[in-house]
Amino acid sequence: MSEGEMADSIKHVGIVGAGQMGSGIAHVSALAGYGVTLYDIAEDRTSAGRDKIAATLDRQLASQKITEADRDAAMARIATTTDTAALGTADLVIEAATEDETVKRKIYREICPHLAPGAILATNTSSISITRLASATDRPERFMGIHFMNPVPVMKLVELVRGIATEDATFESARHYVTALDKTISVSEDFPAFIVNRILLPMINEAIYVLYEGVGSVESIDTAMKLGANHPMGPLQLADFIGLDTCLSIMQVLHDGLADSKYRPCPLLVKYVEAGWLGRKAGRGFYDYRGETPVPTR
Ligand SMILES: CC(=O)CC(=O)SCCNC(=O)CCNC(=O)[C@H](O)C(C)(C)COP(=O)(O)OP(=O)(O)OC[C@H]1O[C@@H](n2cnc3c(N)ncnc32)[C@H](O)[C@@H]1OP(=O)(O)O
Ligand SMILES: NC(=O)C1=CN([C@@H]2O[C@H](COP(=O)(O)OP(=O)(O)OC[C@H]3O[C@@H](n4cnc5c(N)ncnc54)[C@H](OP(=O)(O)O)[C@@H]3O)[C@@H](O)[C@H]2O)C=CC1
Repeated sequence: MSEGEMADSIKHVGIVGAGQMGSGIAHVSALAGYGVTLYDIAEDRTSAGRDKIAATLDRQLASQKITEADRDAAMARIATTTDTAALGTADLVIEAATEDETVKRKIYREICPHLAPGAILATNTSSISITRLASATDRPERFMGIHFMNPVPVMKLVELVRGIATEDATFESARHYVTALDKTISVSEDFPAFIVNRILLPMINEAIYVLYEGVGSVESIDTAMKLGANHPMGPLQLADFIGLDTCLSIMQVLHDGLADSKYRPCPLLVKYVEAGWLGRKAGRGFYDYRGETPVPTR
């Protein structure tokens, strides 16, 4: 097979984890014409992922970004499963499970025996070393980071990250796939949290310190950054949107990986995660989302 044919050989995408990112990746892949198998451990997760995809496709239809035929064809391309063996038909599998190295390693151990021998395995990790994750698979040369941004259907950027063993053919196949999704690529070296989160998460963590130290309330911090720096969301609103567990994991990876106290996770972030106040997905974080409009929790 030539390099060009190799790059073009992805037809079916398997996705592990049907949370906000996994369902978003399934959404854009199906809209671009790829067959999709969306896997999660429990059926309520896969059906919630499917419902979210349907709702977002409906929004895109209502704003005339897609046609009814696009929506129906995309939904018809998505199969959901709780059986790892179903990932065997995929040419590319993207792991988008919880940001926890132990969880990801366990997933690779479970799924690798079921994957097609030539399949590429990628991770959507926000921060963890691609080289280290690759070493937990049976295919480090066909493993890399394909890091989408949230919300996937809206955000244009995808970071591509090679591990030490990633082959050029793997990288080119990933580049071809991401380009077919009409996304823009930024290539990052394999350092903790790559480019976007190396810059974004310390800003979010600092905003939480500003709250912790009583410099400002949730509302004043978010208003300050929305209107004073023209950010689409305030940093605390964005932290809730990303998920406070994910934010904390990224800060821990930065702190451990770069051994610099400037990355110390704010104790208030730790407290929120310990309380299970994980942000929008849990109904409560720096805002309480259980009523009609979000209400600051401090
Ligand atoms: C942690 C990591 O590893 C990396 C990361 O992803 S970091 C996070 C990166 N993401 C960001 O920084 C997002 C910052 N926020 C924003 O850009 C915007 O607030 C936003 C795009 C999310 C919403 O935009 P908005 O103008 O405030 O809201 P709204 O008018 O409702 O939405 C704009 C469009 O986005 C769509 N949209 C909004 N939220 C969406 C979601 N969760 N899923 C899918 N589509 C969504 C809407 O349907 C709307 O589309 P149309 O134009 O077709 O109507
Ligand atoms: N949130 C964000 O803004 C972004 C996140 N990312 C990265 O994407 C990945 C997913 O994040 P996100 O979608 O936000 O997280 P979510 O918490 O929304 O989703 C994670 C999903 O993975 C599931 N899961 C947990 N363990 C397993 C397993 N063993 N096998 C299969 N599925 C499992 C979870 O199930 P359960 O809930 O039952 O545990 C959940 O459905 C993380 O690596 C994160 O860092 C990347 C870019 C942006």
